Amino acid sequence: MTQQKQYPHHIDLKPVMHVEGVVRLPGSKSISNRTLLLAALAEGSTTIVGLLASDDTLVMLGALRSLGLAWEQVDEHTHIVHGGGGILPAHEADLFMGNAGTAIRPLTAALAVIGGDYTLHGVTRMHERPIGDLVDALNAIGAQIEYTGVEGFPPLRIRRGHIHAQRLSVRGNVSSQFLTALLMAAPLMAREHPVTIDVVGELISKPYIEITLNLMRRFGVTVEQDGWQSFTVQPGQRYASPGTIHVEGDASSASYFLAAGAIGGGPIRVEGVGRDSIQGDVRFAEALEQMGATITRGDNWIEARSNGVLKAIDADFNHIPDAAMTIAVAALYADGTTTLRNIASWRVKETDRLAAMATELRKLGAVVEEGPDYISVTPPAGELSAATIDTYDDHRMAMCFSLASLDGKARRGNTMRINDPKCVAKTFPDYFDAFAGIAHENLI
Ligand SMILES: O=C(O)C1=C[C@@H](OP(=O)(O)O)[C@@H](O)[C@H](O)C1
Ligand SMILES: C=C(OP(=O)(O)O)C(=O)O
Repeated sequence: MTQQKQYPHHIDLKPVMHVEGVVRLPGSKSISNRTLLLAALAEGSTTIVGLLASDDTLVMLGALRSLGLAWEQVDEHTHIVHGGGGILPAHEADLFMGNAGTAIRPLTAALAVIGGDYTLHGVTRMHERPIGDLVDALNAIGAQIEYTGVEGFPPLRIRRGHIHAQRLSVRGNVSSQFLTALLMAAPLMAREHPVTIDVVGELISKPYIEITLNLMRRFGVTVEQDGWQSFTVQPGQRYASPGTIHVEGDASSASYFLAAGAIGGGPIRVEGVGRDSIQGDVRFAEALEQMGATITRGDNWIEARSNGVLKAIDADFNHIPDAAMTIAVAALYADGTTTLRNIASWRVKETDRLAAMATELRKLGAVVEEGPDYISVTPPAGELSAATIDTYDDHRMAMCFSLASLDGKARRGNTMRINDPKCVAKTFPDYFDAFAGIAHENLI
């Protein structure tokens, strides 16, 4: 959907013997879309510096405009959002959400609580991604949300309800974005009484909740937290513009380059995230350390370099489900079987990522065991096989499989093909240019 970049139907990557360089990361998707919505709900105007320019943020920007909330881009790096103070000027709107979970889930909660007549829909895959836990939680407190397609999934029709919320509950084991959505909408409900959100069952992807709470705080709303079980917003708190917000670089996007450094020599430095990041995915670097890579960190950068063959690991990746995909491909360069556990959420993301990952790693000659919530990857004894990798309209499939062109495993002469590389537009439209910049002349 992003118009900036024309990609061919496939990209061929020659084996790369060495990687080295510095990559300036695009803005964080998670921070960008949260900041846009909070700025739109706040009183006052917010200047956002370093917003991600990609399909996922375009759908949020488009939705805000359709809702009558004004914003403008003042230069390449700077947007100004004029907040509506909790009011939506457009009482009716039809909103295209692409495949952006960070847009549809938080918007569903905000629109249902504020009220109006809205439809939300997306690409085919969006209509297969669950939203029932969020809709149930909202309808239980008086929202009026209907499914216009299959029950439990978008598209949705939202009508004005009568919200009476003091305590609500939401399941946490399918997506943390449902809790994020309710948290961001909670100050709009907590006009006279405190509002408490209880999490039912295990909460997955916890660090994303920390991003939510951090950004809500910057917009003037504090949430009282009782572990990961319940969250309370006291009445009378309203979102107020903090003036200017700087968006960090995307820590999930950093994972491809850090892994490249760990596999292909390095050093590779990513700029835009570091020790001070609020994104849980910076902990991806710890997994690379466990695999034997050398990682150095500054306030706003991280650097990775290889120490020879990576060590296989067996670890829980529930806290970093997106960056974990990069470990599954890095496992091709490890000295044994690497197992990634507690990643059932992979099945309901851009594609069924457990199935897609297993299928494509096998094409390269790996032995893969795929379970309901885990994947084990044993690299082939010799070289990786030449392969054409399918990407399933999943940006992360395209980005992490570019690493299979690195020649850390004495692979010789096998070009690998990545089909439909344009899917990277979801979060990183210039990904293959950035990759070519560290891999030098590998694109043919
Ligand atoms: O809140 C967020 O910004 C996100 C939460 C995670 O989703 P789940 O909570 O569904 O695992 C993650 O996979 C997604 O890319 C972004
Ligand atoms: C799961 C992802 O996206 P979404 O925000 O649409 O859930 C992702 O970016 O890997």
